[in-house]
Amino acid sequence: MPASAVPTPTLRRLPKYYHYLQRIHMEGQEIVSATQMAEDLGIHHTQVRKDLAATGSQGKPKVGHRVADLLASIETFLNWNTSSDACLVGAGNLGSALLGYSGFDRAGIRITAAFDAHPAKVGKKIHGVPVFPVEKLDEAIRRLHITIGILTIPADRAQHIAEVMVGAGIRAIWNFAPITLTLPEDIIVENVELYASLAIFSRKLSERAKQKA
Ligand SMILES: NC(=O)c1ccc[n+]([C@@H]2O[C@H](COP(=O)([O-])OP(=O)(O)OC[C@H]3O[C@@H](n4cnc5c(N)ncnc54)[C@H](O)[C@@H]3O)[C@@H](O)[C@H]2O)c1
Repeated sequence: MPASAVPTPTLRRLPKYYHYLQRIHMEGQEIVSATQMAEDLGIHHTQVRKDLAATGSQGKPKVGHRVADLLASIETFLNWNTSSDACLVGAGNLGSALLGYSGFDRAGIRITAAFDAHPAKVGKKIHGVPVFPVEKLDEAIRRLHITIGILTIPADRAQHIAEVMVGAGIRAIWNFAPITLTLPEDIIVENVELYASLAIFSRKLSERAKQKA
């Protein structure tokens, strides 16, 4: 099944399965059933079966899945077994934190260059990644054949920089700026919204407090 035909909630659950499978694999477990996964992860077993089927992984009835095979199926399905170069624009607080996180490599994204408008940032390396002047963005994307862009700049700068990225050949943007980007339909835009998660979290806290009062 192509990833586009798979419901987004399934795509969001797959990394959870992946990390769980990595853990039990490290512990030496070779076979896992959807039932065990469902119990351990607190997700309904029907849902787990559907999600795993979407990756094309075929377990054996009454036996389960080989953990190594499931890991490989999820990696292939999420395109985590290939590596693509990405550039990040906005080497500030959030951008620097992302540059310092080594886990994206495992998800097939290698941030090879960062760009910033501030002279104090340019010419430095942040967690080993060189920071170039943003004026060089277009040329660098073309020269290095970078296809993924990460936006960690203020919202009022994001549309312009996204357009520069797309004009230079970027096909997918991981957007952290709180703005809806208007870009050609064939460009993949994934918006990251920690605030949305925080809103749910805060609301739950306030409901819990009211229940206790
Ligand atoms: N999506 C989320 O969950 C989430 C969470 C935190 C922050 N954010 C957003 O991420 C963005 C960055 O936040 P921050 O706290 O890192 O801010 P910051 O001020 O620390 O960093 C912004 C960086 O962008 C650079 N910059 C500004 N304009 C630029 C341009 N035109 N070209 C290149 N670089 C430019 C600045 O010099 C600075 O280094 C903001 O839009 C913020 O709202 C999103």
